[in-house]
Amino acid sequence: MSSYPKRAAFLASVVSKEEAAEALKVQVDVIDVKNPAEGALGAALPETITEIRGVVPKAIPVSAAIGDMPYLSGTAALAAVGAACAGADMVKIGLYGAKTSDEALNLLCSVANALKMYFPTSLLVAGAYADAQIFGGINFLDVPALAAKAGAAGCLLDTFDKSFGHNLLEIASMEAIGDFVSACREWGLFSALAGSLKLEDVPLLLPLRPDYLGFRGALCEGGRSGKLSSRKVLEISSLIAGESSACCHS
Ligand SMILES: O=C[C@H](O)COP(=O)(O)O
Repeated sequence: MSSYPKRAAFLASVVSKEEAAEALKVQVDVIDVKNPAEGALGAALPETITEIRGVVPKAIPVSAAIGDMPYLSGTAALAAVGAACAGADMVKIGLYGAKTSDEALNLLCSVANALKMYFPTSLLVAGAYADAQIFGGINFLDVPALAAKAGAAGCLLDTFDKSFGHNLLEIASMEAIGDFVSACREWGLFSALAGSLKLEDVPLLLPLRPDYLGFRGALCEGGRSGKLSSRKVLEISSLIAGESSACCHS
């Protein structure tokens, strides 16, 4: 897959093969496997990743979160290898436990090296949190440089707190989100934006030219722990496709 989609790509987070099939009724660019019960970047069981990979056409990448990761490099590296072995083309790690840039770099290098050794075609995505200050994590604007140094392919900006009123645009300024996207581009990484994004956020974020926009809560009936609805997937998909062509061909 190309690291740089021509338009913003649509990433839909699912919890099961049934939800993946529901999402695939609509145009989706990446199927993301996540377990919301285990956190913002909660990891699914390996068999869930394999089942989902089994129903997703080969042309569509599958990404998998491996957790809001403590600062445990061995645990992180092994989880990443497990996710790739289970079928993930992209492995997303949440930089939760790393409290300094050195710790984040160590964590990312351990994971990147393990993937390179066992699954060299799998892409590493460093997950930064816009609200990292609530748990003493590192500033999200520091993550692109660290991710690039470690050999990651991309960087995700997400939110840790998924409660009401904590979506990405309520936590970070448009300027800071734009700086994150630009930093990713400058470091040769793809950028992904997420964080309880809503339909109305799409036209605000697309002009920043992120490579991916990721959604879970907005695709579900009853929030991110609810059930994915193809009707909601279609709403977001159409909006991304329409707005992308409007903002990219002007
Ligand atoms: O990677 C994207 C996330 O799954 C976004 O989840 P959320 O929209 O519930 O914050």
